[in-house]
Amino acid sequence: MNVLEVKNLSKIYLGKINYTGLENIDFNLKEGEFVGVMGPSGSGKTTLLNCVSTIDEPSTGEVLVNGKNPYKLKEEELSKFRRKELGFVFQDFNLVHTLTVKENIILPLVLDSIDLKVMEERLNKIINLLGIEKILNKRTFEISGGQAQRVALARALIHNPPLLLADEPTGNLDTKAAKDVMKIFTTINEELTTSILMVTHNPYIASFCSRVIFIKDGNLYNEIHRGDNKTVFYKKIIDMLSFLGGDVDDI
Ligand SMILES: Nc1ncnc2c1ncn2[C@@H]1O[C@H](COP(=O)(O)OP(=O)(O)OP(=O)(O)O)[C@@H](O)[C@H]1O
Repeated sequence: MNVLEVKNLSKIYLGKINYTGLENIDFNLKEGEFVGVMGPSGSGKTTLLNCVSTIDEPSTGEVLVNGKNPYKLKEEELSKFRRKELGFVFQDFNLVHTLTVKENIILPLVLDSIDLKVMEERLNKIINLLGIEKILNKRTFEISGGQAQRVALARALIHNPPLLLADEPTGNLDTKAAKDVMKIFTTINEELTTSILMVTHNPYIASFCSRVIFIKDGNLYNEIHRGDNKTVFYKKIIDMLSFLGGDVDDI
């Protein structure tokens, strides 16, 4: 079953001169898949994620999450849809600094007036899975970047959404913390069967995915499947990025 269907999606930014950010993008994400989105800087990766995450409306085409088109929902239904169907994590964690770690994680449940007992059950499940039991009462400035991203993940997953969207989730982390966070992504993908769509510049990070799609100049260019060998997959990703071009820094 497809958790996400992107059909013939285009995004045109209107201005003095209109700019086509994405053109006729078509792809599906099956339940349980972990898909990376890569491409040179300015190719349209964040635009695609924004269209899927309902941050930015497509100019034409459709986005279906579990068969539902969020852009056809009314304001109130859309807020509920975002909370129930989608989880988001970003490069800069987006935690609320006046709240503790625990308060940050349960925030989406508080907004939905969920029963306290259910809240505790869900909290315990997710903190155990992510290994953040010991930092629950800390403030956000008292934890490391890797821990902050785990907290952001816990908050994104507390509703158990079928689809997690991640924009450069390891962009602000050192190599060790980035690797640990990617192992957690793999655990989430396997144990909660959460499907994941993740934008990254980093071929090593992308090698944790089951499939990587490549965008060039707003068009879907190619895709590579991981198969059994992660090292071969990693090399194929690097080859594809070299072929697509862009600055060395992008790769
Ligand atoms: N709000 C906007 N108005 C006009 N043009 C935009 C807007 N947002 C993005 N663009 C343009 O659309 C193109 C794609 O941008 P996008 O941010 O999706 O690229 P990206 O692949 O995520 O880049 P990067 O890897 O550098 O983050 C870029 O040329 C960008 O300048």
